[in-house]
Amino acid sequence: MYDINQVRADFPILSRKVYDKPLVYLDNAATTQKPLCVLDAMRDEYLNVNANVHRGVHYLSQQATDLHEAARETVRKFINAPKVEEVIFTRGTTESLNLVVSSFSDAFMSEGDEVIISTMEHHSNIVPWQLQAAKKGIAIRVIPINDKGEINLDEFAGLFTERTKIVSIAQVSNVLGTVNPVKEMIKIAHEHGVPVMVDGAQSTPHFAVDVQDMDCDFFAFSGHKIYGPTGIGVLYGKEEWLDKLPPYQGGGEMIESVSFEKTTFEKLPFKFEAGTPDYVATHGLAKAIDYVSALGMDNIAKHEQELTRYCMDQMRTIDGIRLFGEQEGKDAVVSFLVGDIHHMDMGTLLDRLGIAVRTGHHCAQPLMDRYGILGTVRASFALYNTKEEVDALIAGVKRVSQMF
Ligand SMILES: Cc1ncc(COP(=O)(O)O)c(CN[C@@H]2CONC2=O)c1O
Repeated sequence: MYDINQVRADFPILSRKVYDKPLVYLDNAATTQKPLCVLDAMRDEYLNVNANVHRGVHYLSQQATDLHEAARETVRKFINAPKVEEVIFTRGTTESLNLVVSSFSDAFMSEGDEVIISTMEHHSNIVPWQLQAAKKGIAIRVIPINDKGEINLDEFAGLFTERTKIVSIAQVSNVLGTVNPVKEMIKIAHEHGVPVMVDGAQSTPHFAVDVQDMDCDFFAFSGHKIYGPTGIGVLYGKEEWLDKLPPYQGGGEMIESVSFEKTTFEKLPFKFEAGTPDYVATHGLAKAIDYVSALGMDNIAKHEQELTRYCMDQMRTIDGIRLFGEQEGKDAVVSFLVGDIHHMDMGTLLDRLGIAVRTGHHCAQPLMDRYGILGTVRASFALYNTKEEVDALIAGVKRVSQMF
């Protein structure tokens, strides 16, 4: 286990006050805070190495390119991808998902073809499919979930038809904390000859991800959710699939040669990386990955699981509590309501106590519909949160509840 006090010292923002009260930051599913090593590395690159990457012949460009491509290798190793060419930098999970939805449906889907997603998906894994449905007439089939927020594998298997072309599924729900059995789901899909895209936005920060063990065909995550900078994300794709997909965006970097008669495209990963990449953010992401890897993903997972379990147990002592997502062993997210207190009221009053949570539909409105609610209050944990912060949350919720 790691020294929580030493870890918290790596994140100066955690010692600031809000409304003259100690900040209790529990909105990590939205974005995590950044350790000094990430911020220092990015500042140092702008100060001492800054140059555009890949085609410069001068020293700085080569140095910046070396950092950028070293970051790609760091990501490859972190998710255990077979080849560095299968690691594509994007702006985040949303762009990664949109890239596959757009290019895959262009190449392999026509009217009446089907995609399977789940009720618990984030809008970034719903709306892109709806845009394709409107454009190409594809059909979206939805895996139901039970009251505890879990997928039934038999119900999932029953959704496949001869028109099913792809499955796209969150590994972890950003509202429920449910950890989906993606490895088993992928096995079922592959028995139908159907590829699977996994939305790893809420799994990558919390436990070790192995894309080869999972055998997913595509995997997406965001840098800002794993203690890295905003504006950078990753799409992993099996080379066999990425080679078959048309480019997502056109421009510089992604071409081999351009003429008005004919244009040819770069090899992987550059075919999918149009324009100047955020080469400083990729460096920052690599430093964030180095940071969590040094702490140990298993240690982080154990710490967050203990916090989540403790929080759920304490929440159950609150009169009128309604918890959303009660899977045994769920991950790092606690969504709740208390009686008929509006989620915005609860969140606003907790904020005045220094406690930062998120309220609303969390970009998962179909999931809210499934539970017959408009929104929840969501606390989400990270490697630097403490049991004392959970106690502050529980005391805050009880104090606010007594105001109504
Ligand atoms: C499961 C899941 N998928 C995709 C995304 C999109 O990620 P980017 O915004 O980085 O592209 C999010 C963001 N999570 C939202 C963001 O704020 N609060 C949340 O729960 C998410 O939780």
